[in-house]
Amino acid sequence: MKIGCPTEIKPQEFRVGLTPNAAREAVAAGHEVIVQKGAGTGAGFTDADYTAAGAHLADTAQEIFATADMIVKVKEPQAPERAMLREGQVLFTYLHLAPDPEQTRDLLASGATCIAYETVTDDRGGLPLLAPMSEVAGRLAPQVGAWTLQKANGGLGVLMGGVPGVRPANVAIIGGGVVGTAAARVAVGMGANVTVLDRSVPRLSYLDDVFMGRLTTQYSDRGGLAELLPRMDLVIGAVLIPGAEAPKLIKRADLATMKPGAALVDVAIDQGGCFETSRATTHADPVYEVDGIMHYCVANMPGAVARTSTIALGNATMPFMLALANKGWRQACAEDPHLLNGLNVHAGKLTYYAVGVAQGLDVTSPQLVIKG
Ligand SMILES: NC(=O)C1=CN([C@@H]2O[C@H](COP(=O)(O)OP(=O)(O)OC[C@H]3O[C@@H](n4cnc5c(N)ncnc54)[C@H](O)[C@@H]3O)[C@@H](O)[C@H]2O)C=CC1
Ligand SMILES: CC(=O)C(=O)O
Ligand SMILES: [Mg+2]
Repeated sequence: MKIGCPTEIKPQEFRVGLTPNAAREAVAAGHEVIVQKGAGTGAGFTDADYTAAGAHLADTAQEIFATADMIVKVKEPQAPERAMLREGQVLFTYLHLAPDPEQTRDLLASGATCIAYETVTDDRGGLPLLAPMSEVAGRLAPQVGAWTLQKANGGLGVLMGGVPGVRPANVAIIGGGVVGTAAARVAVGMGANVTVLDRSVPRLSYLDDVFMGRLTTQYSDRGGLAELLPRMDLVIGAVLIPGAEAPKLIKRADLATMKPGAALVDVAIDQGGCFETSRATTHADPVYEVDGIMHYCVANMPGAVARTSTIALGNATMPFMLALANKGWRQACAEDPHLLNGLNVHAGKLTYYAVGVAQGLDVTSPQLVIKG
C-alpha cells in the first residue's frame, strides 16, 4: 500500500502524522511511504530523517492526496484537504465530527473511508489514540491557565501556588479522565488548591486514592458546580462523552457569579466545548473575554509542544496504522472491534452513532459496512 503523510495546514499546527520511525516500520512491512517535504520540520524531523527511513518525498500535498491509498495525519482535514480526498482512499487522523457539520458533509461527499483516532477504543474502556494527546493537553492546561491569570493577559493576577502567607489559586477541573488527571497532577504540583468534579464515582474514588488528600473530589452536578464557581480562579473543562458533542456545563449566566478576571480553559473545545461561551481559538490568538471572564479554547493544544506530542501520538497510532496497511481497512476493522469503533465515515455513509445524534443524520452500522 502507498501511505501518504502531508504537512499539517491548520494554523500553528506543528505536529506530523508519521514519525520517521513509523515510516521505517511501514517500509519494512513492504509499504511505500510518501511524505511531503518539510512535513516533519515543526516536530524536529528533517526530510533526510524520512529518506533515511526509506520514505519518498513529495513536493506538494496534491501529489500525496492524488496517489496515496491511505493518508495519515494529525488534525481533522481542512477544507482544501477535504477537496482532495478520493473515493476508496483511507483517511486516518483526528476528526472530531460531532460539532462540525461542514466537515461531516465534505467527508461524506468525498467517498473516502475515514477512521477517527479519537473514537478508537481499547479493552479497558479507554481511548488509546486520544489518551497521549489528552496527557499532553492536560499537563498544558494549568500552565496556560496560570498564564491567562496574569494581569497582562486579562487575568485576575493570582499566582497558582500563592506564596507563604497568601492563599494559592482555587482550581476546579471538570472531568477527571485522562485530561483531568494530568491537569490535576500539574495544578497540584504548582501548589494550587484543586477540586476535581466527575460524574463517575469510581473515577472520583481512583483520584481520591492516587492523590492521597492533595485534592478534593466532588460529584459533578449543577448545584455543586454553581456553589463552587464564585470561589474559583481557574476552571478547566475536561469532560468527554466519546464521539459526542460536549455538554455545556457552565452557562453564560454563570459567568456573572464568577470573579472578574477568572479564567476558563476549555480543553473539551474540540468536541464543541463544555462552556456555553466557548469558541475555538488558535495558538496565535488563544484568549478572549466574555462578561469579564477570560476564555482559553485552543482546539489543538498539543501542537504547542509538537515534538513531544508527535512522538507520543506516533507511538500510539503505529500498530493501528500498520494493521490498516497490512490487512486493508476492511479486514483490519473486521478483526479488531476497537479499530472498527474508529470508523466514522465510509463511502458516503456515516457510521458513528453519536455524530448522527449530534447532527440529526442517518447512521449505518459499521458492522454492516465492513461486510461490503
Ligand atoms: N483541546 C485540545 O487540544 C485537546 C482536547 N482533548 C479533549 O479533552 C476532552 C477530554 O478527554 P479525555 O480526558 O481523554 O477523556 P476521558 O474519557 O478520559 O475523560 C472524560 C471524563 O469526563 C467525565 N464526564 C463526562 N460527563 C461529565 C460531566 N457532566 N461532568 C463531569 N465529568 C463528566 C467522564 O466520566 C470522564 O471521566 C475530550 O473532548 C478530548 O477530545 C484532548 C486532547 C487535546
Ligand atoms: C486530540 C486533538 O484534537 C489534538 O490533539 O489536537
Ligand atoms: Mg483537538
